[in-house]
Amino acid sequence: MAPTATTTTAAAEQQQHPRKAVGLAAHDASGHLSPIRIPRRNTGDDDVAIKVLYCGICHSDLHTIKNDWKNAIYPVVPGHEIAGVVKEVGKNVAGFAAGDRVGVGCMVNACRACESCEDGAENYCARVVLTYNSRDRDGAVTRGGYSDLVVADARFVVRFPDALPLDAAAPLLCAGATVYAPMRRHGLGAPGSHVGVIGLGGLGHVAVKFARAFGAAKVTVISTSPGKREEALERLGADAFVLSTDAAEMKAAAGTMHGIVNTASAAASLHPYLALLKPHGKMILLGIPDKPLQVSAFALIGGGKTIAGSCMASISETQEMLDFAAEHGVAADVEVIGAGEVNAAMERLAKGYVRFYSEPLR
Ligand SMILES: NC(=O)C1=CN([C@@H]2O[C@H](COP(=O)(O)OP(=O)(O)OC[C@H]3O[C@@H](n4cnc5c(N)ncnc54)[C@H](OP(=O)(O)O)[C@@H]3O)[C@@H](O)[C@H]2O)C=CC1
Ligand SMILES: O=C/C=C/c1ccc(O)c(O)c1
Ligand SMILES: [Zn+2]
Ligand SMILES: [Zn+2]
Repeated sequence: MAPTATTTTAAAEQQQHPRKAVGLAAHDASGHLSPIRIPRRNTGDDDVAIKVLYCGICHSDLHTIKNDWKNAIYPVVPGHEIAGVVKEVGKNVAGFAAGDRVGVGCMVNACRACESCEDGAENYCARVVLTYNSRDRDGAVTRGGYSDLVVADARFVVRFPDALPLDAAAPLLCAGATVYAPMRRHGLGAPGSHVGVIGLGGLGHVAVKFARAFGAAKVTVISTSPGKREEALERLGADAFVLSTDAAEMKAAAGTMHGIVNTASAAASLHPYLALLKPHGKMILLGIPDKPLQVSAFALIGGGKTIAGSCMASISETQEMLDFAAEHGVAADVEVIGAGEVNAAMERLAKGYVRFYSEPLR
């Protein structure tokens, strides 16, 4: 049934969503998160009610609560890397049962009738409903996983293999799926290839892990943070680290990469990075800065290079990614924190600090 993007009053939402949950919400572009009561729907016939145990922090959460993209519907309850256990399922749900280890990623609904939905690519549905900050079929604003309970249609719930620990697997639901799907689709990280990863953050560090698991001949991290060099080479096992602010390092890497995964969360000229590609090389653009990117024709025509955007992943790609990650020992590097530390974590995320450092990296 196609979602209808009608608005709903708070009273109507309370009536439609009588179940009481609690969580964290931002009420304005300061992005400060504070406790909030969240109305959730009762478990419908096709729904799964999930006790949330972990939720990853994605930079999209920060972009949204700070209104970087000018689309925030406050109060915003972020979180679309949701991991937990099933509390109950609706009577039509066959694939899940109470106690199952499950997750919800970036989407909770789609029109289910368009070409994309019929192709199993709900992430490209023009009427996709995002896990938070979106309007669902009942007109209510979706509220994400910085909460103790979520209720989602079973079609948008995935299963964690037993081999994946829920805390380290939660970020895979967005970061992992978002890099895995286009890397597979475009052959980035394939055996014998040299792949570059721009940005050693949530998406970037998982892209390095997947590239190594795919059998890439060489994985190069391209970073603005000199403090991440050791992290990239020693802990993540990248083969090379290029400091993008170092002209000599960038020149030495020019024309050497078959593909680049661009996860930069802030606007940066693409030209120096495109120069790293071999002829016919491909840049997968994932980062969503708040400002448009510019590229000159010569930067692409010279060398027959491609820039391809990619948006989240389909549910089937997400489940495939989780199964692959379990088989190949891929999980996110995480620092588990309590709800009371999330605002501090957001401040560190905004500065590009990764989990292993308390002091500035730059
Ligand atoms: N397309 C999609 O479907 C999705 C998009 N996203 C987007 O991807 C981006 C990354 O998300 P996430 O990994 O969680 O964010 P993180 O903040 O964890 O990582 C982003 C990294 O980008 C690098 N970076 C920041 N500013 C610049 C700059 N000016 N130039 C070059 N590199 C820069 C930094 O790496 P370093 O210090 O190494 O330079 C930083 O660690 C966000 O914009 C997010 O909204 C996320 C999920 C899905
Ligand atoms: O972190 C993932 C977010 C992806 C995203 C995709 C589409 C869209 O409209 C967004 O606001 C975010
Ligand atoms: Zn995300
Ligand atoms: Zn659709």
